[in-house]
Amino acid sequence: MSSDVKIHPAVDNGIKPAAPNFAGGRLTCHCAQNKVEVEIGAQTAHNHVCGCTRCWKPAGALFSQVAVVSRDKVKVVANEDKLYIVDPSATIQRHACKECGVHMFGRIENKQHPFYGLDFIHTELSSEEGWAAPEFAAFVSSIIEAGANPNNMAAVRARLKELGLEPYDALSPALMDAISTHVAKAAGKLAA
Ligand SMILES: N[C@@H](CCC(=O)N[C@@H](CS)C(=O)NCC(=O)O)C(=O)O
Ligand SMILES: [Zn+2]
Ligand SMILES: [Zn+2]
Repeated sequence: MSSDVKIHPAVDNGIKPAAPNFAGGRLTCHCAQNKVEVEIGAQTAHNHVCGCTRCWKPAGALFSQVAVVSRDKVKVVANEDKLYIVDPSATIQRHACKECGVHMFGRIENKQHPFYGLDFIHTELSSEEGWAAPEFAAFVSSIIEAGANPNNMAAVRARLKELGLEPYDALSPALMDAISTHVAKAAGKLAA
């Protein structure tokens, strides 16, 4: 099951299943001391691997692993003063540790955005097991923008499929449809 193509440590040796009734856990940054800690009070949804250049990736990984959870279930419980917003002009404001660089959560402040109310988190920052498993691969072509070899893309997509992570170059069709439905309703093209 292992392969030369390293996608992300959470999937490279087989994907762990979610635990029934799993209700969250604590994310910690990579600092040796004074770690930023974020308490997540629910299971996540839409977990996936993302190849874009903006999502935080562990060292050596081609992809990030990222899931969403309601923003009211995300609470910084230690060393909040070490957090800064990586790019305040981005749709997703990624709150990262100034010292180790790990992104602790991403938040959308635009209330009109289809995903407003959901925060983006990397559940491998938690030692608990039972988080929702990744379901698909998003922004696959974008790994080239971070320096991946364009000639290796067939092998990367084959490995993703072998892991059961269908590769897409944007989000999954279900999420792309949800975004367009939201936009169509806002524009009056569909009944709200
Ligand atoms: N090709 C671009 C894609 C960036 C992108 O659109 N990322 C998606 C998936 S995370 C997104 O929704 N970004 C919004 C944001 O970063 O604020 C890159 O790799 O930088
Ligand atoms: Zn840190
Ligand atoms: Zn991304």
